Amino acid sequence: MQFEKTPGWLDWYQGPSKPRFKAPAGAVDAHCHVFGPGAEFPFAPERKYTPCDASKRQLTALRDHLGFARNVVVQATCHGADNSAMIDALVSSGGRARGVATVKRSVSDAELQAMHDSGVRGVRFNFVKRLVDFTPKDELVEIAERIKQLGWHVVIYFEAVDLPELWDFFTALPTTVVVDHMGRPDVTEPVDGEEFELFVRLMREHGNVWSKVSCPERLSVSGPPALHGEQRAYRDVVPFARRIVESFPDRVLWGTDWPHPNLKDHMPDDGLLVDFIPQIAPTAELQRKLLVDNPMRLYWPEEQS
Ligand SMILES: O=C(O)/C=C(\CC(=O)C(=O)O)C(=O)O
Repeated sequence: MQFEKTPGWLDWYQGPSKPRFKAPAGAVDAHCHVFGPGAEFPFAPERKYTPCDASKRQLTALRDHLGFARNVVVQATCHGADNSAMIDALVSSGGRARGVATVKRSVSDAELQAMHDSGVRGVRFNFVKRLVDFTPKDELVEIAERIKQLGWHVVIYFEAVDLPELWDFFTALPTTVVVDHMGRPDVTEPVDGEEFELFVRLMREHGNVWSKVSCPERLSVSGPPALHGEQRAYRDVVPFARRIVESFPDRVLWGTDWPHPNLKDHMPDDGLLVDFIPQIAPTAELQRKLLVDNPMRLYWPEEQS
């Protein structure tokens, strides 16, 4: 099938630089996606955007180029609840990729078990209105209870302004809960302002809540962008991510978010995104927890001694 990209779509950055920051051995890119290829894995009819292709082979090449060892592939909304492209990436990875799926209430136990056998370890609940139609909460609760039996976790994606309304639902989830991109704070607000304090409180009061300190390129207002060799990119995001890393060093994850769906302004050089890491995790110990210990505990617990 032939697909036409959403008008204004930015393709992922070709020829990323080699990062100056050397990731610790065994580092995990814990948030990335595959798109299609559309001819092999068609995009879902209910999608809100049509991306360029971004294949498992291209993802693996990026992983190696950046000096990472493993990936966590998160189901992108352009594939709806058809997880085939993501699962294909896991199955071909030789055990070096795990996944986060999108499922509906109609998923059977046998299908969940097959996903588990392929390397899926979580489901994603998306509350970003421009990306998905509303799924009733009772359906999500039912899914959470079922995937809990498999030892999976729930990944949640939402905008900071919606946290007060979603608080009761999130704090009642029975599994580990991983928040995408720090709950998308408005970084023009103070880092100790009311909005971000609520997010910090969510993590402080709920030991099962983790956060990805990813996507500065999505959150930044002032930049400068990770382009043209910039070593201090997205400075306005640094205090937010660094606060979370330093306050909750054992519950943070990092990911490239390649191939960066729906960016409107610029497409970052992924090598320079890796160079962003020491700004938010300034010590070797914090870097090891963020990039190795934490993702390994969540996604490859059987390899923990
Ligand atoms: O890649 C991300 O994490 C963020 C996305 C896209 C997304 O979540 C999806 O399509 O599933 C966004 O803000 O548009």
